[in-house]
Amino acid sequence: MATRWGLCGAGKISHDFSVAIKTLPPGDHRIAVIASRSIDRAKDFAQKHCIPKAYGSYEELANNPKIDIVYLGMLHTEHWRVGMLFLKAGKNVLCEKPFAMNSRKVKDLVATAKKNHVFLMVVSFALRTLANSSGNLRVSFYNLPQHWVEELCWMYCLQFVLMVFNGERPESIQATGVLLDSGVDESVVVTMKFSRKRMALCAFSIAARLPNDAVIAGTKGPLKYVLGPMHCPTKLVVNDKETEYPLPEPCLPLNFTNSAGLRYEAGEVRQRLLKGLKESKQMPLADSVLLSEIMAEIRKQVGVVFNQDSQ
Ligand SMILES: NC(=O)C1=CN([C@@H]2O[C@H](COP(=O)(O)OP(=O)(O)OC[C@H]3O[C@@H](n4cnc5c(N)ncnc54)[C@H](OP(=O)(O)O)[C@@H]3O)[C@@H](O)[C@H]2O)C=CC1
Ligand SMILES: O=C1OC[C@@H](O)[C@@H](O)[C@@H]1O
Repeated sequence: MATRWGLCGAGKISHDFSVAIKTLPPGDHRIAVIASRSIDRAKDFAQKHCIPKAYGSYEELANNPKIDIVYLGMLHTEHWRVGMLFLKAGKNVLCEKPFAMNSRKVKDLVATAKKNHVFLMVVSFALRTLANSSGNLRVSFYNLPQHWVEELCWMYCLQFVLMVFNGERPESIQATGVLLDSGVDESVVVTMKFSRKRMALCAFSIAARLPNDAVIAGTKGPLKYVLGPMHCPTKLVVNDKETEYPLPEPCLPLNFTNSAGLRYEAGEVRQRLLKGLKESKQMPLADSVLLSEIMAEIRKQVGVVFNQDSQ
C-alpha cells in the first residue's frame, strides 16, 4: 500500500517535494492532502500537483486519520509550533530543515515525538559510506556560498560533519564570525576537533563568494570531494575517480537546485515506517539534537541571537 503523505504549507519547497515524490513509484507514495493557511492557495497547489484534497488550515490535516506522514514545508520559524501540533495529534512527521530555531525547541519536538510514539525526522542527505574509504580520516573542509546563512543553512555543513564523524560529539568548537548591523551572521569560520586527532573546518559567508564543496582528507591521501552544491550533490570524487549520481527529470520546473533529490528522504521515511520504526537511520534524532547543540554553541561564540531564544 502506498505511503499517504500530507503536505503542510503551499510554498516553494513543498512544490519541489511534491515533484520529487512523483519521481518515485506511484505504488509506493501518494500525496493525499495539501494544507495551507489559505484555502485558495491550497486549491491552486492541489490542482497544479493533482492532489485530491486541499485544506485551508493545518489543523484539518492534523485531524485527518488517513495520513501516514506529514511533510512540514513551512517557514522555519513555524517548524516548532506546527510540528508540535502534528506530533501531539499522533502524526508521523518529516520536517524541513532546520528542525527548529534553537536547541531547546528541537529537544521539545524530539521529546514530544517519543512521548506520542510517532516517527520524526529532519530532511537531510546521507554520504556516510564515503568517509570510511578515506583511511584514517584527518580533516574535512566545508563551505557554503552566500545568502544561505540566514536560513540556518550552515546546518548542511554541520550535518555533513556529523555524518563523516558518525555522530560523534566534537571535543572542541572554535567559531569566529562577523555580523551585519542587523545581527545576521555575515561570515563564520568554525573549527571542530574530534577524537583521534581528527578535525573539521567549515566556512559560511553571505559576503564572500565561496565554492560549495565538501572535502574529506585522510592519512591514505587523495582527497575525497563532494562536488558543489554539497548540500544536494550528484557527483563524488574518490581517489581521483568521479562518479555521478544523476537525478530523474522532474515533471514540473523546480524552485531549488537538485531538489528532485528530496525523493531519497521520502524513500527513507517509507522504509522506516514499513518497519514500524520511529526515526531515520540516516539522520537519527540524536544527531539532530547534537547538531542543534553545535549550532547553539557557534551562535553563542559569534553572537547571533534569535527572537525564539527568549520565547
Ligand atoms: N531542503 C532544501 O533543499 C530546502 C529547504 N528549504 C526550507 O523550507 C522551508 C520553506 O522554505 P520556502 O519553501 O522557500 O519558503 P516559502 O515562503 O516559499 O514557503 C513557506 C510557507 O510557509 C507557510 N507559512 C506558515 N507560516 C508562515 C509565516 N508566518 N510566514 C510565511 N509563511 C508561512 C506558508 O504556507 P501557507 O501560507 O500555504 O500555509 C508559506 O508558503 C524553510 O524552512 C527552508 O529552510 C527551503 C529551500 C530548500
Ligand atoms: O535549504 C536550502 O537549500 C539551499 C538554498 O536553496 C537555500 O535557500 C535553502 O534554504
